[in-house]
Amino acid sequence: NRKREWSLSDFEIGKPLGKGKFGRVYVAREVKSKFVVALKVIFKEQLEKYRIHHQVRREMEIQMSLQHPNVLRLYGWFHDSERVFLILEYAHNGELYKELSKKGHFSENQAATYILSLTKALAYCHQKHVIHRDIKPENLLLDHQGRLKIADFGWSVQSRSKRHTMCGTLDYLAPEMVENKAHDYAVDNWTLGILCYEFLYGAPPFEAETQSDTFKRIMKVDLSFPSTPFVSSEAKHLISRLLVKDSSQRLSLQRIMEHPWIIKNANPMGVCN
Ligand SMILES: Cc1cc(Nc2nc(/C=C/c3ccccc3)nc3cc(N4CCN(C)CC4)ccc23)n[nH]1
Repeated sequence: NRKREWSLSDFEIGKPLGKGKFGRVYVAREVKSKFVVALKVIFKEQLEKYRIHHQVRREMEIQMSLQHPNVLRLYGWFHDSERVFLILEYAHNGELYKELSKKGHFSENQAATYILSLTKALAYCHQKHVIHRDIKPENLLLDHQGRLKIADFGWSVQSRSKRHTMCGTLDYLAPEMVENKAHDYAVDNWTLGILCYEFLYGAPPFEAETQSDTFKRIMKVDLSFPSTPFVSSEAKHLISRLLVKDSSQRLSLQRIMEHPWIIKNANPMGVCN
């Protein structure tokens, strides 16, 4: 049904779910099939004003091409004279960060299950040369089974494989060029370390009063673990192997999936109630 042209009359619009920077998201139902979706509405004048039509187009191309249980689906899109509509998968249990702030912090089982789901989703995205670059609790949703879904690909980029520009050989690429390529991918690994810490302690590791203080703490990797009984040493080990300044030294996605803390605590089906 992706070929067919959608239009607003195909949907009954429900309650607004949230308001993003460039538009609102509503729950909606496709009239014929009664299928429930989320409809993201972006005003064309906003696209012009902020000059983000290429970014929105890229988000759409990327998300249309991704099909993974932990990546929110983009089923299709349409537009009218003044708006663009994205037909998105509906995640019935809402925003993960609201669950985190409600609970204060997650159990090791819940945190490990979410980190495993994120790692699998990122491994899939990286294999498709997609780097999200903006994984944060606000961009994570929960489906009806409590399974994590990465949403909002507004900031992800298709990684430019520089190799093609040098006709296949790496011999001529300066180390920082190659390193830069590796670095791009590993930025998501760093973020997994941040999220793992935040899931277990309820706040990100380098939080500070001001932006510049946070920046200083990140650059110093000023990492400390509050002494609490409910965070195991294996969890701290995993976090310390991800929050590493040298991106080439961060634990790979594959090694995260095999880490003892993940093996011991994560539910492989991604569900944990
Ligand atoms: C794209 C999408 C959203 C979505 N589902 C939901 N999004 C948002 C909040 C969305 C939002 C959007 C833009 C900016 C800020 C928030 N809030 C939701 C809240 C929900 N409920 C029902 C379940 N309750 C536990 C919490 C409130 C359910 C689904 C939600 N599925 N697919």
